[in-house]
Amino acid sequence: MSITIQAPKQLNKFTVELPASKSISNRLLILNALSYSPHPIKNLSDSDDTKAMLQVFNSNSNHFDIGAAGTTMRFLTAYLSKIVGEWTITGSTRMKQRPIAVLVDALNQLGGKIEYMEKEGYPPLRIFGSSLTGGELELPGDISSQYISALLMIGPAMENGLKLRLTGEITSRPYIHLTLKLMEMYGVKCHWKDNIITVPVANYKPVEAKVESDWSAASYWFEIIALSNPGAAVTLKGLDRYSWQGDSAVAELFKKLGVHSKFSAKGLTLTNTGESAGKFSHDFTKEPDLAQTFAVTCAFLNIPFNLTGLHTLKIKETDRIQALVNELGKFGFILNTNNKDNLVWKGDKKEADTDIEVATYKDHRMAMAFAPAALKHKSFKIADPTVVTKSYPAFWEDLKKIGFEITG
Ligand SMILES: O=C(O)C1=C[C@@H](OP(=O)(O)O)[C@@H](O)[C@H](O)C1
Ligand SMILES: C=C(OP(=O)(O)O)C(=O)O
Repeated sequence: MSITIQAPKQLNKFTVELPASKSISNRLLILNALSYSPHPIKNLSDSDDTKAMLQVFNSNSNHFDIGAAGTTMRFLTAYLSKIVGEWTITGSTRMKQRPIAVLVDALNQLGGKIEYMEKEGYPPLRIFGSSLTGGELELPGDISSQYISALLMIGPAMENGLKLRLTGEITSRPYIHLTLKLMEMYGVKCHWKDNIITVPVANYKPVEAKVESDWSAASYWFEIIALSNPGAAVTLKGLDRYSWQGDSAVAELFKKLGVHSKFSAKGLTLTNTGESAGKFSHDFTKEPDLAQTFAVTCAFLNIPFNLTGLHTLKIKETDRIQALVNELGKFGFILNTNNKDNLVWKGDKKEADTDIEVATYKDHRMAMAFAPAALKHKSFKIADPTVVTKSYPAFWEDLKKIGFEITG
């Protein structure tokens, strides 16, 4: 199935209710369980990834299919390792290609027992839950921060606590910081200096928690304003001005692409200033989920770019580097990559395809990053539009509300 998307001729001022953050929701569900909290979490995300986590906590089964949700797979692998019982956990075809050995090795060294059910190093997993001894451990910090967040959250429940020594350049660092801040909210303070994180033996204290809006989802609205007419403005609701979400960096980064943003009592208002840089360069090691938004925005603003720090993009919902090369190529943008960690557009173009259908590769961010391009390219198709439910189920409805025509 695919949809045809067409943008309105003119965008005026409008307001959007953003979805709740799935990263925060999935951490709070784990922390609520570990603190035996009686308080329901307020404004929990309605994304597939959070539903996948909730379904596990509401189930009587010992076998779970968490679909395509990376955080759910990683956080639950650690969580279930300390819950007495035998558990199996599987996921989508893609999830079975996303590596998990760093986390499994770590848990096995900390006193856990986890086996691979199919391919060595990848889900599905059989987990024999027991109490974990914990202690000191060295592990790579440059593959996925989710392994580290997963270990940190169960750290206080380990017999000897936990001391992690991270090797390599730490990737997605703000997500580790977010985990530590939320743990602190539940009464457990860790210590992070250089590449060493120390977690004390402690009991979490239940708290009443509310999930703020998702800054990664906000990025598509920054993109819409960047690609629209000067004077266009949107007010985004529910974002935290002092958020621990690393993707809040989007506001500063989009200044270079002609979007001004300002907080008021109503929310965060973005306006198109009509002034953008001649060139865009950024290292996305801290904000990998924003890379697609920037690649598509820059291309359609005709701004040559050099995006670096992209090595983790190859093991996300799809190989996002290759997916961007393929799909921007359909619109005539000739991109270069070392096929490892960068994506470059020097301004080279060829003729765009006729009747474009953007493939989404089961990746919500491919659909959401390309949809705003309708403001620059008159009508094209997007394949498998329902992928957006992974993080932002109301995405298409929200576009329709501001005048996008979405048919099919
Ligand atoms: O901890 C989290 O909530 C996330 C961490 C990041 O993953 P990596 O640490 O694998 O880069 C990010 O891409 C993902 O969408 C959510
Ligand atoms: C990479 C993502 O999610 P996850 O790794 O949790 O599947 C994402 O939402 O962009």
